[in-house]
Amino acid sequence: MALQKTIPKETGIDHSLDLLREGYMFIPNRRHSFQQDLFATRLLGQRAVCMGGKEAAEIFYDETKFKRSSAAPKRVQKTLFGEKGVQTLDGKEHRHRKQMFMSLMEPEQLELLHTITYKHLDLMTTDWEKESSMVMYEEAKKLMTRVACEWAGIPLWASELDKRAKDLGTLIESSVSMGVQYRKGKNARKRSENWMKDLIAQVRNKERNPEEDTALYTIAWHRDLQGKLLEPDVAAVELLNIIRPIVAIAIYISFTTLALHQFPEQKYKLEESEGEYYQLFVQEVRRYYPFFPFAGARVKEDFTWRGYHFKKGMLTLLDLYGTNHDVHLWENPDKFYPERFTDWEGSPFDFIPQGGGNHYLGHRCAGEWVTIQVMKVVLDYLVNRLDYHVPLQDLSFSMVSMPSIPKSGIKLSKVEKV
Ligand code: HEM
Repeated sequence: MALQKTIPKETGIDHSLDLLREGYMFIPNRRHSFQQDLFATRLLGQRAVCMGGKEAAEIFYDETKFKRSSAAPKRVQKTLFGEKGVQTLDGKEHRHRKQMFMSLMEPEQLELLHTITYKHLDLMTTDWEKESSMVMYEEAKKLMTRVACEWAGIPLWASELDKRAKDLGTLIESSVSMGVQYRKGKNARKRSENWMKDLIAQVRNKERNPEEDTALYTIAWHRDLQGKLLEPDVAAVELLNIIRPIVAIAIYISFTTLALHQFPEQKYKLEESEGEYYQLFVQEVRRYYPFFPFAGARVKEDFTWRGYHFKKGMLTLLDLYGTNHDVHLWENPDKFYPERFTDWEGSPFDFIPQGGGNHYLGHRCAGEWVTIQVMKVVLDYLVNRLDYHVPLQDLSFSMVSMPSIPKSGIKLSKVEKV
């Protein structure tokens, strides 16, 4: 019989404060000091196992071993995710709901997204040209609110743009917050869900007729495994599960702008490229900069992995940031080097900024292709169609606040189309 090993464990009553203090580096720091891919700790008053690396990701995305129901803290559900959404489902019910999301990610819809993103970017640039300066993160949130709404079939009046973009931004920014910021996040979710609920009701009452391939239509008329339409509040959460993360791409747009500035030699390579380098650059932005620190699940049934016992119900966190920076998987992981993706084999478990595994069968991000598409359009625009200056500012970003956003928001001046 194989020898049962004890998962290395950090001492202490609870390490939630350390998690807040160390942010993205909480799991990588301990993986490093234990010299192991996994360790046990206590978070939010309960025992938790943290793990990282390719093999850990492979086991974490094995549906027979982990489940998602009751894994996400209520706090995160009340701001970022919403309640009873696809993130909290398991098994057949999850797969059926996930198919609804993935049906929106066909090549034609991604092509349409390209066109819409380019159109709004070009329109907004005309405004930026008139200003002495602009802050990329703030503008990108508005850009992505316009893009998300048009792509999803949601009407958006010019007069409501600022209000909606602000609420959607608050949902993203307050995902790991406390006190006033947490309350702001909860209120922004309430307003945003009510907005979505009204739209769903209008479609079901036939007062509004969005195109059939839009998210608004698809989610309003989606039927569950029992053949029933989704409850209005659940449909609202799922529609927001499309809109909110599209607006969150504003963070990657800001990091893309930062990377072009921090690594000026890259701009030359992009200008010279026929297009392939854009894909490599975007992948490297998603690998290099911090976004989601980890994903959480609970052990479905007792099992043993590498001689370690995983007990039913135990909270388990997979180190997304640390896996993307794992020295065993990436050479010089702290170097910004897009060429590394030329020879990357495309494993679904070593490069996991938006989760790992299979998009259709597991919990991997439904919007990964949307994210890449939008980032490529914006990158191409920044490199080939825009002249701008990056004035002196604090270009740092935190490795503690989650999600991390460049501190200055990336201020640009003298913006001009070329
Ligand atoms: C802005 C960049 C984005 C990042 C960093 C990101 C990251 C993630 C991560 C880490 C997960 C969880 C994976 C897991 O639980 O194992 C996830 C799930 C999800 N994402 Fe994204 N995402 C992004 C953009 C998007 C976009 C644009 C959409 C929609 C158009 C989207 C829709 C979803 C949905 C629906 C899920 C839940 C999937 C499921 O539980 O099956 N995300 N995302």
